[in-house]
Amino acid sequence: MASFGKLDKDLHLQVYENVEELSDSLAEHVAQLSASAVKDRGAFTVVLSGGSLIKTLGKLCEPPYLQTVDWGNWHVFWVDERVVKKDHPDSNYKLAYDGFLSKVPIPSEKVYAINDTLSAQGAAEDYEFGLKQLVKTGILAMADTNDYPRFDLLLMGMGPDGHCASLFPNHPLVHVKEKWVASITDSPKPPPERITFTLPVIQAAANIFFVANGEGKAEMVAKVFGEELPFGQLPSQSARPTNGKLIWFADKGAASKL
Ligand SMILES: O=C(O)[C@H](O)[C@@H](O)[C@H](O)[C@H](O)COP(=O)(O)O
Repeated sequence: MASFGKLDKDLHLQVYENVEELSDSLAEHVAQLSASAVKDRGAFTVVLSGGSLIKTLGKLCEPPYLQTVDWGNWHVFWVDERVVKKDHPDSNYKLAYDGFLSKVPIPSEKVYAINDTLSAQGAAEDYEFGLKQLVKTGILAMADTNDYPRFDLLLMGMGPDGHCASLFPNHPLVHVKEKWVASITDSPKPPPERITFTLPVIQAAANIFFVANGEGKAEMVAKVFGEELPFGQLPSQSARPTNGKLIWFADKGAASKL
């Protein structure tokens, strides 16, 4: 697994006065990546998380982005999903639909939710199969140097324990390399059954934007930018592109222990 050394704050961290300013900047960065991906490849493959991230995407649903972003070429995925029905309150799809996707004109066939009739393992295998079909049709790119897909953008949140996606500190899932999408049935954060991208898929991304808001995240943000820990011990630190760009968007509270 690639070792990167200590994360450089000057290169990878942007601190904002408040969530409002953070959301403005996030929207602008996402819109710019969308424009360049659509120009280069005719598609923008963007991956969402659950949690508080969705709220911070709100500015994209407003002018000017509502009109200027080429929503018709977006392809939307989930870095992790809870294995529940799509209309269940725990569903990351539902969270994203209610807070973001229902407000922008992305064609519904380009929104790739999990199959909510399957078991965790079945849903993970099915999602990976679906990704492989999108590679065949040229919508999803592959990394140049390995056999993992290369998404244009991963939008990630971090839990107060340092987890990201459904990759929890020191859980055996952090070492899975042979799959793109894995299942977990003992998630420490409820609900227990989930599917998640594996770390090598996350590391193959062209861009990762992490969003951290509030003092509750401060200790972990400081750890992420502190000493380099063994791979998988702090998934939010290990989750960085091997050949891509990483930006942490933090408000003052989340950056207060740096
Ligand atoms: O399904 C999930 O649980 C999420 O995808 C999860 O990985 C989330 O991104 C983090 O837990 C951060 O969530 P908060 O930003 O709400 O703390």
